Amino acid sequence: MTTLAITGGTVLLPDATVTRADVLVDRSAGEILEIGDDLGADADETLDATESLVTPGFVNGHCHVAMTLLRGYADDKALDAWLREDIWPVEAELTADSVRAGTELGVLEMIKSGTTAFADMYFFVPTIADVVDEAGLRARLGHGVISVAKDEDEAREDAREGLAVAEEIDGMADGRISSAFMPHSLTTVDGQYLSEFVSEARELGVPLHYHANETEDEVTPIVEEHGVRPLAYAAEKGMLEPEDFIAHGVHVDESEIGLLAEAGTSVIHCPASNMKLASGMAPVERMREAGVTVGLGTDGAASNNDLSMLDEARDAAMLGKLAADDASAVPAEAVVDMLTGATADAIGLESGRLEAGAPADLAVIDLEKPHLTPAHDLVSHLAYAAAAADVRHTVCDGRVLMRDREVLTLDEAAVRDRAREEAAALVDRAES
Ligand SMILES: N[C@@H](CCSC[C@H]1O[C@@H](n2cnc3c(=O)[nH]cnc32)[C@H](O)[C@@H]1O)C(=O)O
Ligand SMILES: [Zn+2]
Repeated sequence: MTTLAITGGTVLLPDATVTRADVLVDRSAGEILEIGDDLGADADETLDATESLVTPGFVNGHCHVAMTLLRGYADDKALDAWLREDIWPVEAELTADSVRAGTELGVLEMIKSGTTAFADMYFFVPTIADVVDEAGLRARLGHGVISVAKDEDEAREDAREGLAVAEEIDGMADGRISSAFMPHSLTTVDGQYLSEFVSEARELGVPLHYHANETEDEVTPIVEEHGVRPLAYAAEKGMLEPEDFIAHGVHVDESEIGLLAEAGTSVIHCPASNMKLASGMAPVERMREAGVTVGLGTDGAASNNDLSMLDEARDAAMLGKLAADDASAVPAEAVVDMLTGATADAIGLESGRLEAGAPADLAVIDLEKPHLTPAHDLVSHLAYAAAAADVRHTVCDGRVLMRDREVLTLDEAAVRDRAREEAAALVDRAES
């Protein structure tokens, strides 16, 4: 066994209290061995955490990571027009190389902002898995299945690819990679394919992840066609199980919140994307009160426009209060849970908590900053004041991915160069 010690810091514990302690990690098992005093002396590797907060690595519950290539390409539009007029035409020109470049850029940004695990729906998933493996992160990945604008053969082929990918990548990278079956949404995948393929996903034993109730425009056609609310329709299709997690859940009514609570299906709240596309305000406080596990995600960088979970946490708190018309709604402690353990639970990972036996996924935040002074309450600082650039070190599965802001698993300058080149070539292809 070789060990890593994170020494001299203040550690955020699962009960949302903080304590002065060292963290000792078994690097080979990728697990936390102990949290306590003076654990650094015999460690094989040490990370300095003085004047710093050691937190669980942040968990991004919903992303399209390679969309970093489209950051700033099309802004200031509502979801449906944005997807159909701007995003989908460019995505039609994606290649494995462009997805590799966009994913490298995205995971670089994640590591630099303290994220150690994420869930992702996109194209060329084996390529994404490859990058995640090399970069050292943890992820639950899936191929986004769409049937609109496809004939029956193409739609079936897309769904089959979704299943095949889920089977192929599950357990890769020493188990750091897991998978899910990911129909894009309840309106972009026709009901006949949901009926056909959801049961096959169950046989594979993988969870489902899909966009649901993101905009009013997604609710109305389902109510008109099927006579029930979208999540009642999802339940009829067998798509609300405890391991499943939906993205957004903005326009959910009380009956749907009840369905989620009863089924144990989680919701990934994406406040920045919801605000930017003017999709609406998710009833986060009401869902939490009903016992729904609410996690947090950035969505793709083209609708955010960054992948920082600390930004997302602050947005979740702010928007949650506004939505509830109550300043005590979505308090700091809830937001910090959404940043870490709640999202890990939602997407079915063991990380998100610093305790003996847990995965050694953590971030170290530099507190020697004007905007983090004084430190009355570190949970408050994490929810409201800390920013991506305050992250000093990032560790996933016991491996140091970033030390003193230097990313060790990716060549940052080369990743930026490749992303610039691939983004330019992609847009050229789409616009020529
Ligand atoms: N195989 C599918 C790919 C779907 S990947 C997932 C898709 O979700 C899109 N996307 C990104 N953000 C959002 C959002 O907020 N709501 C719905 N879709 C989104 C993204 O651009 C991508 O096209 C196909 O043939 O088109
Ligand atoms: Zn999305």
